[in-house]
Amino acid sequence: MLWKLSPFLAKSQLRYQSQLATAYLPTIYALSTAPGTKSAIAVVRISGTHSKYVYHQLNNSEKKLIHRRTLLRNLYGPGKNLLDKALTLFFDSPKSYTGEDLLELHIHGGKAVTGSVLNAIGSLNDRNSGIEIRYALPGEFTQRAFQNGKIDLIEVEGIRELIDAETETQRRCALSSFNGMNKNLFMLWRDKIVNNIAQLTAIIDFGEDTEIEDTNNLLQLVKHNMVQLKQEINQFIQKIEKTSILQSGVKVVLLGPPNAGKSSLINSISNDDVSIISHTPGTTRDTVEASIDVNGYKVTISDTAGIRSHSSDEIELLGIERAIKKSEQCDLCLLIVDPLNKPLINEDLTQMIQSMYKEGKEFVIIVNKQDLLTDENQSKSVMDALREKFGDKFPIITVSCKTQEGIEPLVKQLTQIFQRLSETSDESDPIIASRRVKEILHSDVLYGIDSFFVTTDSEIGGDSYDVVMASEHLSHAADGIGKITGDAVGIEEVLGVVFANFCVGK
Ligand SMILES: Nc1nc2c(ncn2[C@@H]2O[C@H](COP(=O)(O)OP(=O)(O)OP(=O)(O)O)[C@@H](O)[C@H]2O)c(=O)[nH]1
Repeated sequence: MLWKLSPFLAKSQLRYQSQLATAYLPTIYALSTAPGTKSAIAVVRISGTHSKYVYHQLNNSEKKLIHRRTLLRNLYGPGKNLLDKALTLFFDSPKSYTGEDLLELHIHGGKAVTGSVLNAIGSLNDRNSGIEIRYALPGEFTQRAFQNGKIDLIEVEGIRELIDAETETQRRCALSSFNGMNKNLFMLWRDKIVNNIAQLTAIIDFGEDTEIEDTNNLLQLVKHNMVQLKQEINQFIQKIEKTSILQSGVKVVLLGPPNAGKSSLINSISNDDVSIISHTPGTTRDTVEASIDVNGYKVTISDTAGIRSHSSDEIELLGIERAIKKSEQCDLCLLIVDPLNKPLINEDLTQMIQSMYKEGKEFVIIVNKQDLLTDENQSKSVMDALREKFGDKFPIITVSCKTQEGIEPLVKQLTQIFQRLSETSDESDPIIASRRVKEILHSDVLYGIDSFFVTTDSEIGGDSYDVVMASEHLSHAADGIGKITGDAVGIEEVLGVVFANFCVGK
């Protein structure tokens, strides 16, 4: 292929850029803000060797670009057609997000404007002259940043989580991952394994000149260290499994008779009405699922309309059965009661709650419509009736969805339960890890450590062949951590997984 570099590339730049891992890849461009929507501003990113060339062509000038200086410039298309007036921002390689020369065009966000600017950039592609420019693939800007050593895979996954974050806790999770909190821990583990491999190497190298007892002691020390490390890794996995509830959402089932105020409660405990992400009929005709944000926690709430009254109606009975199934899978049940209902809670519902309690299900009873209770005795007799049925097993909270009285304490109580379920707190940042990381921890790191145990358990006592094997197993574990961060061989196979869910322009 004939390869000619952009005429606007300075010699020193050329030298640096040619050292980049992505130096000989085409220059890429994409709309980095949401496509297909009308907005005041849209940002187009261009990254690669020909970014400056794109700028000079669109701007119809050869004026020098200055690193990190914003400039207001006219942008022209083919035929010197004025397209827009844009704020341009240039990042000199390597001090850019991708490590390459990177240009940002902050243009007006209309469909026609963005379309014409993107077309104009695309029209500059001229392979015969070695100026290869094409639209970016999903996640390609971040992939280049990774390839050029600007970020590691943990940060890449953190960026993806950050973009996808819908709630405050998800954002905090993503940021801690992005800030390298997990990475520091992984590197610490890797150092531990490598140090222990070094101890084993000493046995291999000097084993014959060493007393059998010393060799055994050394091996025992390495085993002891690995037992501790395995414990640490398992604790970490347990923690991320708990925290994964923040990503998938705490599963809450809302039980209660019709008209008790279930829908009103969903709106009252959501941060706002807009936070209802989806409100779609569930898989059964009598369950509705909504994804809401409760004080920064993602909550998937199922409204089970099935439990009405003692019924011989087949459909009603089916509804009860389904509600029970739904409740079995949930993390928390909210029972909402209308204090003016007679009976307060029907027999079917009471039985269901009793049996779920026995299975260790968490409940909160909410007595709604407090504004309708004018007499204090009324309120007391409702509480007494509930206590008589359930004792002190569950917290009972009185609210009025109409006046919002009691909603704040309820949200506080729910937050405490969510914190407990996800093992998070206000003080410490929650941690998350992707499915990929979890899999590697199991299939490479723990597997390597376990294989080390199998080898060393089979024969302790100076058989250097076994020690070599043991050391190999630990190397496998250390390589696993390299795979997680992206420093190890075999990285190509994981790139596809990591970048699969990225959007174009990121
Ligand atoms: N006075 C008063 N009315 C309320 C309160 N909460 C809800 N309501 C009213 O009670 C009625 C039923 O409320 P919803 O939130 O639709 O109850 P629901 O349990 O979802 O009803 P279904 O969908 O039929 O099961 C509506 O007219 C609400 O305005 C409250 O705290 N006080």
